[in-house]
Amino acid sequence: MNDSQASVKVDKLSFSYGQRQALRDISFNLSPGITMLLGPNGAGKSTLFALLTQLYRQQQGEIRFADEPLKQLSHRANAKLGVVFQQHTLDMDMNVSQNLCYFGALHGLNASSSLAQAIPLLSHFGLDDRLQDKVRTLNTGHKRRLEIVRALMHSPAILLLDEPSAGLDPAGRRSLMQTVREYCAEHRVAVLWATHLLDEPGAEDQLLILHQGQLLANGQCQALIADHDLQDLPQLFAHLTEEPRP
Ligand SMILES: Nc1ncnc2c1ncn2[C@@H]1O[C@H](COP(=O)(O)OP(=O)(O)OP(=O)(O)O)[C@@H](O)[C@H]1O
Repeated sequence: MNDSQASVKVDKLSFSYGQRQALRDISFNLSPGITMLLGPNGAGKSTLFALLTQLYRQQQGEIRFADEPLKQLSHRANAKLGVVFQQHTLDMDMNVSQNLCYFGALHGLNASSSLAQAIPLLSHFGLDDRLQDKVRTLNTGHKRRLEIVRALMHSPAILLLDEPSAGLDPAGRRSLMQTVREYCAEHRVAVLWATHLLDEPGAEDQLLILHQGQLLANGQCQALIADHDLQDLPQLFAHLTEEPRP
């Protein structure tokens, strides 16, 4: 993957639902590797995802993928983007292979191309022996992994994961994160990983802290903690979110 393809620039993005402002003047960049988007319930994470995936029309500000305005890319953005939303969208009564081929068809891939793309991914995500199994028989962690495989099948440069570890136990969360981290480092994919869990961002991860629609921090996690003369992320989060803001 060419690094210039794996780039997202968000500039002064704001969004309101009627009178309720959900995002306020948000700016950040994504480049290859994981950027953690940390925010409690209602912070604006899903609204941001809806704008990045064009489910919602932009109101103010700009989003660029690989330096092209998203508004101009329109449906071509789908080729650049892989997405896993919070809600599961797998067909439980189809098997793994059928789910992947169905999704591949949406991206113009025939069944054999879909499987050729999917098999190395299934192997990386530890699902290579599950092709013929009904999705309903997979555990929660494996269903999540399958959703990520599906999102990566068309080799997107940008991967958006909205709380991908929801419902997983701590070991499952760590293992999923490690697997995504390795894949994206090797393939130079820019990942935005939304979470409300303070133990998910790693010390060296890029971190965005979103709270009540405002971006309160943007930088490497351990550098942000050191800049504020604090010990850890829970302290940083409390410090930033408890401070009075204009
Ligand atoms: N359809 C909507 N109509 C009105 N207000 C909305 C709508 N969707 C979200 N909001 C409000 O916008 C703000 C941001 O919500 P959003 O769902 O983007 O946050 P979130 O960080 O994804 O939260 P969660 O972790 O609970 O999913 C909240 O105040 C929420 O109540």
